[in-house]
Amino acid sequence: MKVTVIGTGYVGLVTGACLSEMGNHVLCLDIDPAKIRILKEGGIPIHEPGLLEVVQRNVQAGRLEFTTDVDHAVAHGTIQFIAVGTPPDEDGSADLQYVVSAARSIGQRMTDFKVVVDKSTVPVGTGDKVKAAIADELAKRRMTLDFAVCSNPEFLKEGAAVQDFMRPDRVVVGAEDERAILLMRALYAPFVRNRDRMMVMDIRSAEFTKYAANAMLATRISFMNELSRLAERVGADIELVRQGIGSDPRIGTHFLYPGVGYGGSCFPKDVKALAKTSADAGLPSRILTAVEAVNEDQKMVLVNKVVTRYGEDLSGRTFAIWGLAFKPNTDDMREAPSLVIIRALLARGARVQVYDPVAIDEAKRQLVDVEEAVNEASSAQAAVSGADALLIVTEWKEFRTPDFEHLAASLKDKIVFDGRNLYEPALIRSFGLEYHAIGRP
Ligand SMILES: NC(=O)c1ccc[n+]([C@@H]2O[C@H](COP(=O)([O-])OP(=O)(O)OC[C@H]3O[C@@H](n4cnc5c(N)ncnc54)[C@H](O)[C@@H]3O)[C@@H](O)[C@H]2O)c1
Ligand SMILES: O=c1ccn([C@@H]2O[C@H](COP(=O)(O)OP(=O)(O)O[C@H]3O[C@H](CO)[C@@H](O)[C@H](O)[C@H]3O)[C@@H](O)[C@H]2O)c(=O)[nH]1
Repeated sequence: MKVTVIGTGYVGLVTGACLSEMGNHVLCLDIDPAKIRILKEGGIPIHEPGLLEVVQRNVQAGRLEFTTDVDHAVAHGTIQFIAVGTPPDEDGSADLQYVVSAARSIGQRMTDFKVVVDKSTVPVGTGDKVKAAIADELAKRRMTLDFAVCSNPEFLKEGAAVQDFMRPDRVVVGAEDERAILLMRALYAPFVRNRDRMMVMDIRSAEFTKYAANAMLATRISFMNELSRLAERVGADIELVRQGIGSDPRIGTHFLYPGVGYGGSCFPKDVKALAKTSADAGLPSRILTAVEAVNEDQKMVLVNKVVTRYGEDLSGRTFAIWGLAFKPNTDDMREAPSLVIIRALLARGARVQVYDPVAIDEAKRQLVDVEEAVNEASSAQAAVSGADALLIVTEWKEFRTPDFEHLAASLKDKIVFDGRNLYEPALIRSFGLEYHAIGRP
């Protein structure tokens, strides 16, 4: 089938690449010429495992193309995906300007039947706004053309995006038009073979499902983070508690890891947006307000431990930081807790030596105003050299089994503050290191 994807970020590029892998002819559009230039030159503008190979294979096969030409993009696909950003507005609601503008571009140019599929995360009722925007543009052109609007929220995780798209737990499609449903079924059939995991529902329920999923996951994380503080207070080990509850299939093991707070481009903004929707509906959510508040506090948990150990004044001290991205296997720094941690240490007079396998360039861009206190290290080992103590912020695999002897020899105070509970306390302490983890004795 001919498919256009509007917006070539994390979601749009993965969607376009994976759809082309199944034989579709996909044209990806972006308004950012720098992104399209990188893609046309054979690269990809983000770090996402496995994505470059899929992109290159399908570009070579002539099934995947990139453009900044809106006319070309709208003319191309019968199915038009909208995968543009929906960043938070000042009041927490999702800013729909990019979605509506993409919808208008389609309405301004279409000459035949289109299925317009919203893949961006959008509040309930956005489908109606997309419909109205297209109808309005057609009316301005004095044209009556048939079109359908669908909601198809995306559930991929960064760092595992290709795998998540190729083998989805479910594909949610909000649609009312029979022809659109048939086309969406055909498009997704290769991804849900053997067990049909496509769920067709009304558009509002599909839009709502996306926020409900992210809010549920964020709630689990904040709940565990809150419990981890209580565990410390009462002398329990949250890691044993996590295993103890996760083994109950009604609870399950996923997303129970305490840490330095959730970050990324989705949970923070989506929890805020759902809270705003709730408040606007006259049903303010006490749970979501608490989820957010606990998360804000949690970003300071490592800094609080540092302050308890060293005092408020950290001048003259240097801390090594392992991991900057909001999670492993990505260079995405959006809402990364590392930024809060680094700024809080610097505000108390410290310097930092930071290492991340892929996110360093993006991190430097975000820390440009404090760059003189931020030293970039070329390896995990180099970061700890000459530092007083180490803070572990992101659980990259290469941090999981470090050379503890080297760590003990490199850190002046031999102290590790672990924001991801990577090590067995007894083991790391046996190397003479002082160890502070989250919710662990
Ligand atoms: N990143 C994720 O893991 C993820 C997962 C699921 C859902 N989502 C949702 O998907 C949406 C996109 O997220 P993302 O992380 O891919 O965003 P992104 O910022 O990485 O990419 C969005 C892209 O859209 C482009 N764009 C904006 N307006 C455009 C227009 N009119 N025409 C063409 N291109 C345009 C931008 O230049 C940008 O490249 C958001 O609503 C997000 O909440 C994201
Ligand atoms: O047990 C856990 C699991 C995650 N996190 C943190 O939660 C954040 C989000 O992690 P993750 O969900 O793995 O990454 P995202 O790429 O943000 O993916 C989420 O957000 C996407 C955008 O909406 C959705 O599509 C995905 O389903 C949803 O998992 C990160 O800061 C993690 O460190 C924890 O602290 N503890």
